[in-house]
Amino acid sequence: MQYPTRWSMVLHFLRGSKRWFAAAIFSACVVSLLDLANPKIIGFTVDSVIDSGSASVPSWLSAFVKAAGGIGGIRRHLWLIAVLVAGVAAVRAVFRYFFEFFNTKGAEKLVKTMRDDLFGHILHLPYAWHSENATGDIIQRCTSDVDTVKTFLSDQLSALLRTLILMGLSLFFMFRIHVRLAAAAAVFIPVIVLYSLFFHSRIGAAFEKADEEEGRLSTIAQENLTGVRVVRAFGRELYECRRFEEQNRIYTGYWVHLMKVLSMFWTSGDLVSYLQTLVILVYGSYLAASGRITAGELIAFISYNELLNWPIRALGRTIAELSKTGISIDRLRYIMNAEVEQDAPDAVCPPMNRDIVFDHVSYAYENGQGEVLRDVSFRIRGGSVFGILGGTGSGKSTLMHLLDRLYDLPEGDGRILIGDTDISNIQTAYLRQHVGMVLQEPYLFSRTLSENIAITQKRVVLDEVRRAARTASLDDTIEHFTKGYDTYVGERGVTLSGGQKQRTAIAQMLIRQPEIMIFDDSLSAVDAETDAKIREALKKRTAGSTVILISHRISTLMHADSILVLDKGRVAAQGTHGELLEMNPIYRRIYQLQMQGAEEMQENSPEERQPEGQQSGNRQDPQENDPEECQPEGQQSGSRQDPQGRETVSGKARTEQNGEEARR
Ligand SMILES: Nc1ncnc2c1ncn2[C@@H]1O[C@H](COP(=O)(O)OP(=O)(O)OP(=O)(O)O)[C@@H](O)[C@H]1O
Repeated sequence: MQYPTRWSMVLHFLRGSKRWFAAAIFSACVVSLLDLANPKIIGFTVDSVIDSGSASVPSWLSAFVKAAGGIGGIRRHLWLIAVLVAGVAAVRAVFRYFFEFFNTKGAEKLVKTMRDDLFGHILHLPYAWHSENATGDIIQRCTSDVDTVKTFLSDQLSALLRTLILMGLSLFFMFRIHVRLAAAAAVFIPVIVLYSLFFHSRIGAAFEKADEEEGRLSTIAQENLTGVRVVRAFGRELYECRRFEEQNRIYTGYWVHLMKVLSMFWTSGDLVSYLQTLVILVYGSYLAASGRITAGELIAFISYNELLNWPIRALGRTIAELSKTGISIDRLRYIMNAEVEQDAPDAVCPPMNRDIVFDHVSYAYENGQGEVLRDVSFRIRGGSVFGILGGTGSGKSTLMHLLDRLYDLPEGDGRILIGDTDISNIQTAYLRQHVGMVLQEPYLFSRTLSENIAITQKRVVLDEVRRAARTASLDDTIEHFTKGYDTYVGERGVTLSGGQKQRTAIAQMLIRQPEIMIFDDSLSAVDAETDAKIREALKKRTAGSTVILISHRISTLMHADSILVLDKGRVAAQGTHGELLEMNPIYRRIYQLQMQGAEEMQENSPEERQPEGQQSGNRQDPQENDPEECQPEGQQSGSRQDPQGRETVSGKARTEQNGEEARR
């Protein structure tokens, strides 16, 4: 839904709170009418005491005066007037209470609707939108700007109506008392409105800058709080403090500027208002002294002028607040007008255990430095284990983000198919439900371990959680925690190590057993032994699923059915480990470097100094350590089913066979 104007969005937000605000406005009107009654009562009383002949009884008071025995009765029993004034004040207090009650109800309902709408909308915005917008700024819009809009609608809107009523009726009574005196008072109204309008745009511009800078300040605070580990680890406290102080200085500067503009606005308002009171006092006293109005009328007139004065000032305030609110509404409209992810009307839910095809895919991030993927084409067999190897920044994760539709492939830049279906025609929720991704830096919520593992489930079933944790080699670790699966992991999983977080994320994915599982360098933080153990356990749990492994380690990928080598966004080669060793110099070189590195590490380890035959991790070739290596194909435990349900050789076995060929 799009909001072409500010009002269209405000009306949408007001949907649940309109009746509360209507009741509040009604109460405010009653209060205003009662405010206008007292000057009349006091004016009449003064005149009847000083000179009963000049006292004119207001029509709505005539019944009361008659019951009190006429003007003479009022003069003898002045306490009756006191009772009347107290009565009016009591009714006013009741309606004032109603006003506060209804207004607060409306305001709280409004703010709840706004926050719910914003949060729901933000969660449905594309991932690309989130990468382009700073989290701190979004939070600032959802808190500070929401508050500005709420304050305006709850305080200023009812005040505006009250103002108009008070102004209209005050002027009406004032003109009835003395036309010229009333005209002298009214002449100041356009002056105040004009200078308010003059300040309107200036206040708006100053507030916009201050608000933007507040957003930047929030972003710095939010980044530093979430990245506190990095800040500490790199001793960046002082640098970050300076950065915050600098931004705080800029923000304070803009805020001080805004306050200056507002002070000028208020001071000039005060000046005009005092000037008007002075004119009324001088001219009114002259009229009273010359007998053209009575003393009671002068008192009533001055009281009405007070009532008029306040709303005029309030009108100026409302105009000033309007400028700020307009900016805040625009900032919220920026969020609410951003397009949420939407499926094509004919989007489908096809079987997902089919071949995945990248067909001439090219991609450049909107805010990036040119093409990240260039004409990439390859096929991942459904139900197979597929490895992707490539240097940092070669586009491996981008491929997976495109497959999960975190970023959409623009038209004409190739296609990604699952089976025969272009993923742009697959329902997004369905696609993501069936594509599980474990990231290198997984995000955990500040909940318990079991809740994190079962995050995609409606309720936590501990047996399933334990099974997934066992496969991810996490159960032993968890058993050592005092609270076991009920251990609270802190914000972003801060109480866990990198490897523990990665394994929690693996368990998180295993529990829902998606048909396509992506491990994006997700074992980088665990040691080689645990890596091998997890991969072994995963083989059983991932059978039937298409598994995509992304890694810099060839030892992680070498058992895959097929490996893609990506180089600077282009496909450099594809094949099994054996084929690549034989045919691809880049792959061979990486393999040799990694093997050499592993051997050097072993030489430097204390174990290495033992006699050869006693070495526990004696490595000649990674494949030679595997007991499955020499088994005939049909007996290999890692056998899996292809999408059509046929038993196939496990990726690992096939790769090892190819590795064997390569060695030959
Ligand atoms: N959201 C983004 N906006 C702009 N550019 C991006 C974004 N994400 C990644 N890039 C750029 O795209 C390129 C490929 O990034 P990608 O994360 O796909 O590489 P990778 O092969 O997975 O790297 P690594 O192995 O280091 O994780 C990099 O140059 C990176 O700077």
